[in-house]
Amino acid sequence: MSAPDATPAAAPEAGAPLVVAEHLMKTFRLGHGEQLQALDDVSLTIRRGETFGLVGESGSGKSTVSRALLGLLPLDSGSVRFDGQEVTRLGRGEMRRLRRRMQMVFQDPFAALNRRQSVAQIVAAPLEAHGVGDRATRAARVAELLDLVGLGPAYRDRRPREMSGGQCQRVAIARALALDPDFVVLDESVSALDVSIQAQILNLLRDLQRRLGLTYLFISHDLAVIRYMAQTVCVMQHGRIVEQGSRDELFGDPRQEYTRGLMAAIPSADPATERHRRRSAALAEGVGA
Ligand SMILES: Nc1ncnc2c1ncn2[C@@H]1O[C@H](COP(=O)(O)OP(=O)(O)OP(=O)(O)O)[C@@H](O)[C@H]1O
Repeated sequence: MSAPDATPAAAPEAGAPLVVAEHLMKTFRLGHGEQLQALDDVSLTIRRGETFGLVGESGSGKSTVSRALLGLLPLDSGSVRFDGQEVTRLGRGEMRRLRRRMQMVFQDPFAALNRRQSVAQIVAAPLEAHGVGDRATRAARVAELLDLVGLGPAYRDRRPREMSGGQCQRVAIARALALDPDFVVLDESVSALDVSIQAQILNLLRDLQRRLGLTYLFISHDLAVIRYMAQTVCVMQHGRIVEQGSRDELFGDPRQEYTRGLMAAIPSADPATERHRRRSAALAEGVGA
């Protein structure tokens, strides 16, 4: 893979561990007595303030890892600690309190937003669900959040169908930030967007991380994007971690054949060469924007 032209995110000062997963095992039963080992001894540490990139081909277990870290998936065995708390043993009330601190942004912003609701209703929904503030406080918070993601007050009353994919993804990000989380899982969050819009959203995410001290788990099959965003990178294959390390180690000297294959595959996959070149140019253009 050729290096993106854009400047990768600077490594933040190594923070304390925020999410620590140890020896995660998960089997799905597929029927007819068949089983799928979706997670096979997965261990990782995500440090406060960093972007932890998770890459791997489709079906390698990336989303399963994220669901496990968020306490959304019963595991066969293993431990997940979030800020020192064992997630796998929390009761409903404790889990609910912890969930405020962990949020997700998905791939398809149209599918993730309720089409019948206005932007203000969508962004206020987590505040209402957790009983935060009164109507006026929530309205003020919504205004603040829209401003944070670069959408002015004019967007308050719009519906998802009246907005572009990039604008919808900004709304999804505002909603994810409503409860002031520490940890945000970005699962292919820019994959559905045009290349130039991807760059804008990636730069917004980097800016928000700096301003709010967020920690990201950034899942993508796109290594150019991972290289731009992540300081630590973890490569998965068939439910196992095959390689993990700092971005510079991993991109500078990938140890595993599989990782080298993933890197080689990006520029050569038609029409990825052109997309990749355009993305790199767009990222470069977007830096500092
Ligand atoms: N609820 C489930 N029941 C059965 N199998 C599942 C379930 N969830 C995931 N799997 C399987 O587990 C494996 C890992 O899936 P996962 O979604 O974590 O992969 P992924 O790396 O995120 O893939 P993609 O990039 O396509 O989203 C896949 O083979 C998938 O089909």
